[in-house]
Amino acid sequence: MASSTPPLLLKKPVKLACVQLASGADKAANLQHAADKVREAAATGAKIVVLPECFNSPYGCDFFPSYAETLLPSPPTPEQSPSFHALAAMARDNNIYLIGGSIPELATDPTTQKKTYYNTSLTFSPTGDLLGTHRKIHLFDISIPNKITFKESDVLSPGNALTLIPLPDYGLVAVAICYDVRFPELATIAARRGCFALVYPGAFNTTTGPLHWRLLGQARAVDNQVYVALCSPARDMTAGYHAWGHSLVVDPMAEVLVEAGEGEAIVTAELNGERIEEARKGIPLRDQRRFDVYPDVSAAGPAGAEA
Ligand SMILES: NC(=O)CC(=O)C(=O)O
Repeated sequence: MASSTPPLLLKKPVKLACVQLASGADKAANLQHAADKVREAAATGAKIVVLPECFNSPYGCDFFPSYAETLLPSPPTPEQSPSFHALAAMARDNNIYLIGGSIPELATDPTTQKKTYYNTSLTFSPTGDLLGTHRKIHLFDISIPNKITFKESDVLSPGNALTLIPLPDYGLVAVAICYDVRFPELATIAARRGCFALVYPGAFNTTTGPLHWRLLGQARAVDNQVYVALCSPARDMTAGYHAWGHSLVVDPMAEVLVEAGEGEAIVTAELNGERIEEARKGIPLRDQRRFDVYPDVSAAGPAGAEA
């Protein structure tokens, strides 16, 4: 019987851009600035453009409620979510897939009027249609004495679903947010379900960033033999939270293809499905797993919801 070559996870090469954006307190100005920078990123030939976590607001628990927008039912009105409509227009106007960082989301229970807040990422197609939504699953609750204490769960609720988004021209991409990158199971499940890239809008800080940001990007890439993109806000030392910056793209062999500094920047990298196959052929982890010794975390379970 003739053997057929399986299709590449990434159907054709694509340039991906991370926009390391400087944002401030003025949401309208942040949206306009994001639109300008996304246009700049698209002008480089990038067809997948990524924005950072909380790109339309400062990052912090004090800010989530006042910047939150209503996203459901979808599509929201422009009054409910100016960011939704701004992102859709950025994708459409530039003919790109836009992984729109994240924004604080407000969900109001229609019966009880109880308000719930999420940290939510929206991905749009080149026609401006919403392709997928990810609510940050793992909330950023840490306390490192004399360095940093942060407790997103004081205000936010966690999402409950893994997010795999089909980009019709390219293949499946997994989207998760910042602290989600620290949980290898999530990445492993997404990779075993066939994504070509793990994309994390994020905002590490000057304590954890230097130690863990690049390391985690490389770890998720080498574990799963896929591309990884981490997209941060630019550092602003006048803000309450000092983002690490250093947006980067890692290839399936864990080589850092490109990395920004601290300031505003657009970094781009060419992704190629052949590189994923080469990495997997050279180091055939997929065929060497011992599911007779440990369970396949991707086989079943509640994490299976997809966009
Ligand atoms: N901001 C985050 O969600 C995560 C972070 O800064 C870290 O894990 O460190």
